[in-house]
Amino acid sequence: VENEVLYLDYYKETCPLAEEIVSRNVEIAVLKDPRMAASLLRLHFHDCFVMGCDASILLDNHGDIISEKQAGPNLNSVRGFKVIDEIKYILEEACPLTVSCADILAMVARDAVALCCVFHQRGGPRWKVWLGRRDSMKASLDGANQFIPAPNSSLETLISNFNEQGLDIEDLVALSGGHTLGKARCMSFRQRVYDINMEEKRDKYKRYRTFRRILRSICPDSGRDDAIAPLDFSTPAKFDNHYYINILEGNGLLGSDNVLVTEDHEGEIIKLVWVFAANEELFFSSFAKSIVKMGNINVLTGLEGEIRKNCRFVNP
Ligand code: HEM
Ligand SMILES: [Ca+2]
Repeated sequence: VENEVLYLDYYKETCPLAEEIVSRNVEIAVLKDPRMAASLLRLHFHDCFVMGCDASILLDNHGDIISEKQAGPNLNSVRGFKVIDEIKYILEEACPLTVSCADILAMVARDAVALCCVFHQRGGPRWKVWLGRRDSMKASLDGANQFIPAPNSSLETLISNFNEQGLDIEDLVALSGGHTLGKARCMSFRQRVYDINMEEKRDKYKRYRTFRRILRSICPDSGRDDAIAPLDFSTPAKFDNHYYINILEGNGLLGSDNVLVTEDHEGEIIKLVWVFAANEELFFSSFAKSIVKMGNINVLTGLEGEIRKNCRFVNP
């Protein structure tokens, strides 16, 4: 395997304990709060889709920096910043100004998926993390609002969101499987649960009726915006391919999950959904391949950017 700009074992000489420190701390965080596995995976995604995988999402408001944390898709939604702070703190003690925050996000996402559910069953897919990213010295609030896909997007919009990042249809379908873990707020899935188009399709999706009744009880047509429901209703705590089985049955939580089966793109999307629903190993290997590709988006290397001392602030 080759990578044009990043390396395996990048910290072998400069910070030999880096990988160990990260995985131990992810393990502890996930033991304390199982949902944290989902949240940490999502952080890497929300970082990479805005100016690339450069830890821009971790910056707080300060000086000229307007934090991406305030953007629509992130506000009151992204979690896990304290876990990243703790890991960074230990890494700074072990090897000052060496391990970038952007690399921490990439390692943490890998460990979160690998360790998410090993205590119950087996973990999720595993992949080798390429390293050597540097941290941005700016954030992009506008970018976060513009480039992170919305749950009410059409299939064509999702495809073009991913294309803008150099990701293709297979990446879109495989990475959407990240919704096998974690939760969404009522305000993210209300529109889909009260969508009349879905009613028309209810004959096609008989099992959707019960599902919809449950979701409506969690999420009334107004209020309770922050009530939460699992993205994968059938196996919420397990990284598996049930996400695809759910959407084939009309039981995806978000509009953006359901469009993978209700809208079509020359038959390609639905074909992939069926493949991943039928073959978990193939889903795992595609997920791994696509997340490595995602981790390469617009990375800063060489003399670009910096290695932040504190992931929340650019160095003084
Ligand atoms: C395809 C476009 C995508 C859309 C429209 C989308 C949208 C969303 C939304 C709306 C939520 C719930 C947020 C909330 O209500 O607080 C969510 C949660 C989540 N997303 Fe996505 N997402 C997409 C792709 C991805 C990808 C590529 C990944 C990772 C590989 C991912 C991983 C997650 C995870 C793990 C959660 C749960 C987080 C938690 O429980 O803290 N999503 N997503
Ligand atoms: Ca970024």
